[in-house]
Amino acid sequence: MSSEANAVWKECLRVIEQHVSEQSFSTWFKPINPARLEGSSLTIQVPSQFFYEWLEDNYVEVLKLAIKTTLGQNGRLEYAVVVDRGNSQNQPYMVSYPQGNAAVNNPKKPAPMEESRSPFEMQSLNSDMLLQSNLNPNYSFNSYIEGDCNRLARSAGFAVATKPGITSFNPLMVYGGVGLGKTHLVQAIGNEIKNGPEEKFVLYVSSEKFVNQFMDSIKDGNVKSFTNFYMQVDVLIIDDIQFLAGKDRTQEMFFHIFNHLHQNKKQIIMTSDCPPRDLKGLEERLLSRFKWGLTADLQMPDFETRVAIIRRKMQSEGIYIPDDVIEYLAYTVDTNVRELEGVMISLIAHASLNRVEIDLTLAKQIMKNIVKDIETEVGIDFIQKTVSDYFDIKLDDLKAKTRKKEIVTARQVAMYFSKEFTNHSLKSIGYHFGGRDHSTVIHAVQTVNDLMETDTAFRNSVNDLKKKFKMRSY
Ligand SMILES: Nc1ncnc2c1ncn2[C@@H]1O[C@H](COP(=O)(O)OP(=O)(O)OP(=O)(O)O)[C@@H](O)[C@H]1O
Repeated sequence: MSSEANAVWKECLRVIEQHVSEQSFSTWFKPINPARLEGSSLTIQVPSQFFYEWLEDNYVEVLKLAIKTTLGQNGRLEYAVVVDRGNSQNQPYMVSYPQGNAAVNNPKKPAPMEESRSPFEMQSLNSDMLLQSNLNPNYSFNSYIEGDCNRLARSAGFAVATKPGITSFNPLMVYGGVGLGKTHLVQAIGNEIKNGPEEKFVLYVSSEKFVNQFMDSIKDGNVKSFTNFYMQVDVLIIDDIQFLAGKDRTQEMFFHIFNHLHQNKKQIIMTSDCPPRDLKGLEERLLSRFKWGLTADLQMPDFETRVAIIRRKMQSEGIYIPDDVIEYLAYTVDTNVRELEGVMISLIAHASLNRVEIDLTLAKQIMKNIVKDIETEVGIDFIQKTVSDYFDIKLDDLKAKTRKKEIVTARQVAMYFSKEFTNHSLKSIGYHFGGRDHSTVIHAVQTVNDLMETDTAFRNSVNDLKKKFKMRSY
């Protein structure tokens, strides 16, 4: 190792140290040896292909910064990878950056190195490395709002976090639609364990990354390292498992890793966009294992939970927004939490760029830009659709002559709101409900008012609906 290379790498380490945690620093940077310096190109020697990829995936920006700070704009970094025993070429080889867009190319042609270290084996992972986990610290239980939509999954997750591998929730499978908080919840479990009293190797990985790592390990002849690495994990969190569909070799590998971890009482946590029974393209033996533990779903949060999510988010950003705006957003965005957050971010950005207060007018303007066909007027059509959805009856029945009790009630409610929220005359309202006359509408309004006084459940339903219409008619 040249003393020049040594000095440059020392400088780099000084920069890196300021940008990564102490743990990451000792795990991922201390094991690196500077190999040589040629002009403004520094070659560093890393213990394995896997190690190199990890650096690339997680620390490329900080490495670039360190090299540029130390060697100037033309600074280059080259890697020398010490070959695993499994690699038939049995020689170190080199990859370098910057190439093209300063990204590191995948090593294709091994080039000999003068120096080589003893082959790195995954079994020799040190305890620092065991703490590396890919977890986002912002995803905690504290920031994960509880509601009916996620109660089971959240409490099972908490039980797992308290006793990983020991409860009967192994594996824990969390499923739900896009943007409903699967990743947040499983990472919260991971963070809780990581911050707990016992030192555990918690690893979060997306299924896509898992597949890619596996493919690369086949290509590079280090499948053994890959497997060993995953078999050492105490808590494996694997996101979007549906991505393994149709990838038979990866499924087989995952099957072995799963069995090994499960037998050794290690915790496995998975997410999926659908329940195990609907996962197509996954081997039966895997699916049956997924059902060993607990499967819990996430639903779209209800209105109150959405309000709480917005409040928490705004609080964490240190931003105040009035209650009517919060309610408006919670009512209007009922698709998923990610979209809700998107709207909040747009609102904050808009207000701060234009130096205006966040109020209902701004919120409505933003919503119009985001959801192009948003209708802000409350019309009879909208009322009819909303009421029939709410009472789970057919829209056509609402407008027809049917005399079934639940349909009559829903129809009267829709008439009542048409009178309250639109400018239509009684005659016109009657016309929209299958050509009834104005006295029928008057009777409907009277009946709804009476029922609201005597029937609590009915009153709650009407108030629920009223909120929806009020939001639109602001
Ligand atoms: N109950 C909740 N409390 C607070 N924030 C939440 C909640 N549910 C979801 N979120 C937030 O919504 C956003 C989307 O959640 P997340 O990425 O976890 O969804 P996902 O289900 O994994 O999505 P995908 O299907 O795209 O993988 C995140 O910013 C997350 O913090």
